[in-house]
Amino acid sequence: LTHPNGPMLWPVLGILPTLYSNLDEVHEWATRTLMRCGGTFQYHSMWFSRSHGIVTVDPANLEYMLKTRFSNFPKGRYYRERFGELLGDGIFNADDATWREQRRAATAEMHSARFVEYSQCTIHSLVHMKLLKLIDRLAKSNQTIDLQDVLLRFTFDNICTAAFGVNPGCLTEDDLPEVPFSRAFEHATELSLFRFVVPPIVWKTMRFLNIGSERKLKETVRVVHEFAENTVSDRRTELLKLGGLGDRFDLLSRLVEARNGEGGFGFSDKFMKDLCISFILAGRDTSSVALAWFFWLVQRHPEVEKKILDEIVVVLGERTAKIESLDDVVFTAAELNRMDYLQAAISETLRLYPSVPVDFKEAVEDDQFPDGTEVRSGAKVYYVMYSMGRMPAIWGEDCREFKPERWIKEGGGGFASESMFKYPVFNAGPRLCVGKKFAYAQMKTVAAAMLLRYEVKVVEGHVVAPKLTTTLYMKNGLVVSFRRRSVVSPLLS
Ligand code: HEM
Repeated sequence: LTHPNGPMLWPVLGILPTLYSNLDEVHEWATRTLMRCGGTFQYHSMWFSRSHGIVTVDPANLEYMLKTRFSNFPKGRYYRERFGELLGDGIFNADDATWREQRRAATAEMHSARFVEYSQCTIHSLVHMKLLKLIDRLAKSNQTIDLQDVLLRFTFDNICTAAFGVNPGCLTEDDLPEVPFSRAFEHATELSLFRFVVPPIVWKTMRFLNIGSERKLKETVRVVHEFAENTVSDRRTELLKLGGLGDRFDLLSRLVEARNGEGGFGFSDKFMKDLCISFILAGRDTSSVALAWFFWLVQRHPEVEKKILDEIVVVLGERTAKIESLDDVVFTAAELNRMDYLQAAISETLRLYPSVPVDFKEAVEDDQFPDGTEVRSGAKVYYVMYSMGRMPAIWGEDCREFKPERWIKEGGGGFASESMFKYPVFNAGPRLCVGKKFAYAQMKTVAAAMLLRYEVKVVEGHVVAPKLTTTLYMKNGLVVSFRRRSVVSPLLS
């Protein structure tokens, strides 16, 4: 049953004309419509596609779908088909047993002390040896740069190092080179996403004829897969030659070394290749776009920037050893953990600008949501993180304001976490983002290291707006300049 205040559904074409006429600001349109409907509405698409579904921001519905009735709401065939070439059976694309096995392997490894330590080292070395050196050069020569592009390069190198133990070198201290693997990955993702916006008959015919975007997709996927296959087989060879990979702590090396009960190899090459590619897709752009929005919001809210700096000064003040020079400051994991206000500012950024603004599941059987909405088998259920952060019913009347304080416990002590169904920015339930801890460590390290040393100034007149893709990029990037800070100098001996 459609909602009386829901979007206009046209004969034959369903929701499509309404959607296309609001495409420029589709996130805001969805937010307004969801508010009018009390959080949930139904839609249908063109009659011959038989595509229908539900759009919801109701936390109770989300809990029901993502946890209580998890097995009735998989990613589904629709998603898998479109990402099939690039992701194969990788964790991001898989359901049921295929998903479960990878989830188990990935969580065990990601949460192990040695991976946490290794990933911290990779983050630090990229931040201090590459990112800060590049920024320092730009600050000295008073040059501007697209910070989003720099951050995208940083996280791509970082996730490849964590997943494969290979740094593709997208970010160097004095250059932003074209890296074929990174380019191919970016194109393969965009071309896979294109399949979501054209009717299946179009892209399937193009695939059959091997023309246009489908031919390009095939070529870019080949580059990505060749890189992954070669890396997996090189690592196997290395293991056979050396008898162990004891000094390698990346995800792939751990998987290559894992053995099954009979002492043979635990995971097939395809399993490892698919898992690593999914990891790159999941961990590539999400934290960089979040950081771009963070720097933009912080510059617009000097009072927040001041509080972040005050907190950094307090944390550094607890060091017993004197700080000789700002350049030498490398934050430890324990110090970053104590930066609750920084954590709050990043969480608040993601509340308003979630890196994954919308996601969906596909219902297997007929069902009913807690708010009474009937769910028919085959329905797609979209949940809109972008709109959730802007719902007064969920976050209060000040929901559109950037207020990190809402994440600080009453009385000022410590970070107050939220229900993951009210804040599903990292997804929720059994498919909660595997990289959440990694992402926070990465974002906090970059934010603290940069803000301690530089003022980040968005170039006057630069227009900041979201891009309409499944990752919330800034459409025009974030062009900034950097100025060396002097504000924290009292800390120096
Ligand atoms: C701000 C940063 C990040 C955000 C907002 C974020 C958000 C998400 C979301 C919404 C999902 C669910 C996607 C879906 O099921 O359709 C997800 C899944 C996932 N994320 Fe993240 N992510 C972030 C960073 C990372 C990083 C850095 C990594 C890797 C180190 C990572 C690895 C994964 C993996 C492997 C999954 C799939 C989990 C599964 O399906 O069981 N994420 N993430």
